[in-house]
Amino acid sequence: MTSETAQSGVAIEATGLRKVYGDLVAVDDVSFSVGSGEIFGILGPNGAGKTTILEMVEGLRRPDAGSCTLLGEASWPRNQRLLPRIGVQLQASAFFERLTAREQLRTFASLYGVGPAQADAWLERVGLGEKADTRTEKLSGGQVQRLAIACALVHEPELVFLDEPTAAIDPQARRNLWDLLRSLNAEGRTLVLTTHYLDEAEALCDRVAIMDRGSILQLDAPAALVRGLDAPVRIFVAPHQVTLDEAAAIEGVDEAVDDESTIVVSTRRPSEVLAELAARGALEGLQVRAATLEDVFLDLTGREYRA
Ligand SMILES: Nc1ncnc2c1ncn2[C@@H]1O[C@H](COP(=O)(O)OP(=O)(O)OP(=O)(O)O)[C@@H](O)[C@H]1O
Repeated sequence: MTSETAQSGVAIEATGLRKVYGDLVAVDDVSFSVGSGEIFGILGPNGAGKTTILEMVEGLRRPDAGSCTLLGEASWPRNQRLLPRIGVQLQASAFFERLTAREQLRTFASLYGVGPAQADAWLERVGLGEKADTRTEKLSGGQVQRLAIACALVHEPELVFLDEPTAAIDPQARRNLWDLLRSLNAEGRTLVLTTHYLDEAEALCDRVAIMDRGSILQLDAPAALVRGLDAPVRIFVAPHQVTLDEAAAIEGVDEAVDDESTIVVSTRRPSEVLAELAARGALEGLQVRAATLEDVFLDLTGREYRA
């Protein structure tokens, strides 16, 4: 990390970003800042404007209004001084054709003046050592994403942008990638990622901007967003464990409803209610569901979240 970044503590400062395509306002007056060392998520459904924001912030797309600084420097017009300090995950389509994973990464490394030994070390780091001689078109979705991440990291940037790094890969590969991203962050790198997965934002991001239709609706730590809802915990009691009237009468229950004989109890005092249900021997098959970012999105937009 440079002393300048460490001192300022601010990796990104985006102010009033706007992008219009014809009649469509793809990004509308978006402002946010990202602290050094954060994992910052931009979350929203398809078409919300996530990629457009990321490209303006990276200095790849010219904003119609607003501005952005990265590591204290303006990102537009394209700023050569920033290039060694930032990493941008490439889409698979940006790979060179017919190269093996090792050749691919060494080629990207050479563009930054990075030697083959460091490239090969990154291939190992992202878990692709055994695939070094495999051509990129033969890699699985998760392996392609790992290679794309290695290409973004091979020159050791302090600020890394990832556009939907876990899109279209299986759940186990996603979790492995989360571990990789966490380890990159643990070294002090700032990560900015877009995602349309609510659980990914919740599990990975220190703070998340929830977007819809070109605007940021809320921005905070995932747990703070959920807390801000003040939503009740819902307890699903299996059929025949208690009656609806019994459940409704338990101290601390806000509401009890019968949903096809499962009694759904809403409460803001879950430990007391659970203790009472335990005392009545009603725990078998019981499920507890706290609010999630999905509920936050529903609350903000009035619509169910559809990635
Ligand atoms: N070059 C372009 N010309 C016209 N419209 C565009 C262009 N790029 C993006 N758009 C539109 O702008 C809106 C925002 O697109 P953007 O790709 O930023 O969304 P996103 O949140 O990244 O979506 P996704 O998750 O599908 O990638 C969409 O309605 C999209 O169709």
